[in-house]
Amino acid sequence: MAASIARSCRTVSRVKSHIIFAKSSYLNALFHCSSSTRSGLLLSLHNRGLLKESFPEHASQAELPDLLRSGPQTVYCGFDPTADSLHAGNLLAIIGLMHFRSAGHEVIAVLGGATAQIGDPSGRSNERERLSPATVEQNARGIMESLHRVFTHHELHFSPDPSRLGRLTVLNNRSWYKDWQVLEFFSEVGRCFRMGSMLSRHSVQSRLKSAEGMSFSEFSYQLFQAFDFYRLHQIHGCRIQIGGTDQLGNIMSGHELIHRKTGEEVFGLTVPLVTTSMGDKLGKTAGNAVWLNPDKTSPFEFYQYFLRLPDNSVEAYLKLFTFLPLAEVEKVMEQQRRDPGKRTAHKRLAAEVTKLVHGKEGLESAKRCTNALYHSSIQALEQMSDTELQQLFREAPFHELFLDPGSTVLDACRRAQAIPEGPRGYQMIQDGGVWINHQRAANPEQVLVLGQHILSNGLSLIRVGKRNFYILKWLSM
Ligand SMILES: N[C@@H](Cc1ccc(O)cc1)C(=O)O
Repeated sequence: MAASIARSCRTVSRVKSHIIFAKSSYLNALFHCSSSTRSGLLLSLHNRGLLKESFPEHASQAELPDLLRSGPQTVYCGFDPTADSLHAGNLLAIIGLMHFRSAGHEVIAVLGGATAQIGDPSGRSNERERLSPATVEQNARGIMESLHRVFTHHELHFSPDPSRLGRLTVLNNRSWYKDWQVLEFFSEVGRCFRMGSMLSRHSVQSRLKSAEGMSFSEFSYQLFQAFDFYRLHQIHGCRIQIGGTDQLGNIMSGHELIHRKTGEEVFGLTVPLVTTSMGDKLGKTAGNAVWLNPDKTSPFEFYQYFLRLPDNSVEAYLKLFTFLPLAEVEKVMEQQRRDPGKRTAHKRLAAEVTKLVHGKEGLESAKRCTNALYHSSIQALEQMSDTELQQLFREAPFHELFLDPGSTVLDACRRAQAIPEGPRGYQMIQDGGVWINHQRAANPEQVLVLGQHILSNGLSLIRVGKRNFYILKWLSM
């Protein structure tokens, strides 16, 4: 069976692009040793859409499957702390690492405490602002937290047998650059690089053509990432680096350095840069990033982001961002096609990714907030903890007020600035356009009633029209 699939893929490969060629090789790898999880890994990553390119192209198709079959390998991916949290766009590389870990390979996440100070020009049309060492250090703590949280949730919720997971190590590349003298570095490492190949990198070429050009620091970035790979290769036996597609040039520089210094072959794999069918970069809503740390993007907002993805992105996302077997993805998609209104696939996607990033509690909290705000659940509203309320408050304007005796529905709406001033606002309530705690409040003069307009946790949720929410928290004197 596998042989015939492989044969038919090879036939197609002669006429189509290299990705199909890659497919035939991965299928070959599977065919040679279909019983081992390790060797099936590349095929599985490929089938999920997680592999974009492999480097060096030919060697990675022939030798990499052999290498993976030969025993546990060490794989690394780096993250520069240019912000104080990772974001949804970083998730694919992390998920790539997780797949390797689940197949028993050792995984290293490198925090770029040193490289963040240089600033990677890859995929950027202008130079990053310089970050002070103190900012980078603070950011590194936030990124550490992101990594720690997602890897822990992966272990807890997505690893049937955690004892079989490969080891995870997190390193900061500052630890090996802090002792280098600049002259030593350039005379020892710099001389291993050729200007021709450094200049040929896409990140360099595109910037040289731009009006802004490129600073020497940015140009030198590839030296540092290359040296990281070399060092990890020397000390940890690391032979595979994963990164986004924009990282291919830096990975190639590492390959060149290691090859020149040791004569050994190493490999690079890139994960795709995901955009929604609307063309938005994944993890951006209206230009804002969807962060992995809950103090920046709450579990509720995170869940909502995945819930609202366009319909025609959801199948690809289920394959990329969840660990559901592909047969299960197919089942979910079938349910979705039968009854699109139920949004089964979106709900499953949002639940799986939220559980990975925010754990079971984060997912429950996201669902509670969703029920309270969008599914008219008074019970959910009443059960909300203070932090959950704060999450809701980020979605809706929030006012804390002292309750004057005799306050009316109109007073509450005015103080929440939910209705226009004057008779128009009064009329809006009378016309039935205002709900308090999910019940229509059509009498502006009605005095607020505890247990109805004001919940036991001191909360009033005002809704005007379909989606305009305002939250009042009544303080007792
Ligand atoms: N350059 C990578 C981060 C990185 C840093 C150090 C490395 O060794 C590898 C990767 C990025 O910007 O995404």
